[in-house]
Amino acid sequence: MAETILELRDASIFQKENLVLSDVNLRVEKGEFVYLIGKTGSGKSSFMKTLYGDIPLTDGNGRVVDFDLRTLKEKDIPFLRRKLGIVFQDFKLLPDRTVHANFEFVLKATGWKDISEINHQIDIVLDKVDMKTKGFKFPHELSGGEQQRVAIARALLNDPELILADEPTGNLDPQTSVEVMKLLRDINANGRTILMATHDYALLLKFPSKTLKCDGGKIFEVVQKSV
Ligand SMILES: Nc1ncnc2c1ncn2[C@@H]1O[C@H](COP(=O)(O)OP(=O)(O)OP(=O)(O)O)[C@@H](O)[C@H]1O
Repeated sequence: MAETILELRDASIFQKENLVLSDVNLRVEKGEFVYLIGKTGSGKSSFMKTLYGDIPLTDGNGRVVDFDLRTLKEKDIPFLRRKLGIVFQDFKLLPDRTVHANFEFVLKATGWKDISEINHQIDIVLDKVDMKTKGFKFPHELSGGEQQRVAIARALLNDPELILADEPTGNLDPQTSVEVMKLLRDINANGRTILMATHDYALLLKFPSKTLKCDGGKIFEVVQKSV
């Protein structure tokens, strides 16, 4: 039987006291690649933030990997985030240090101690995104597409069960977007589950997959023809 990675039951998603999405019922199985689409302001980011513990789930039930979102405590959030890889539109690399130092920072913050193991893990993830020779560079010395590949490699550092990508191609040109998308599809083909919020309908058509839509305060699955 398929293993459920993410499940929400009768959940409501809030921004402060404002209800953004209600009656959220969905399940994502291990190995799926799922798009999350919807107009600006429809609640995609709020939904993602609820999944990684940035917005508390106060109404309904939710599980992400092994964590119950409803009973999640502040102290559990770092442990939840270790099981997730999060990729943002604006990369969020620390600008004052090299790619290698960015990764070292993440690994040390998540409990890694042995420096040779740290270096080995950094080599492995940079190799996966074809950036092994660029670890010494500062983020501003890389192109947007390279920065996003690095940010995806960073998301892989702790071998996550689920990758949450919030508009990962939002700042990239169409050709670079396709390259980043191919990389995410490869990572998915290797067994990682991916949930990707996007506005980019061209990518959806080029790489069809299960699609959820936020609209009118609800989330529902759409068949690609009606996207
Ligand atoms: N920090 C905040 N405080 C209060 N309301 C917020 C906050 N962030 C977003 N909202 C509101 O919550 C609703 C959903 O916003 P959200 O950012 O989740 O949408 P989105 O679909 O991700 O949009 P976009 O595609 O523009 O990123 C909007 O009405 C927005 O104004």
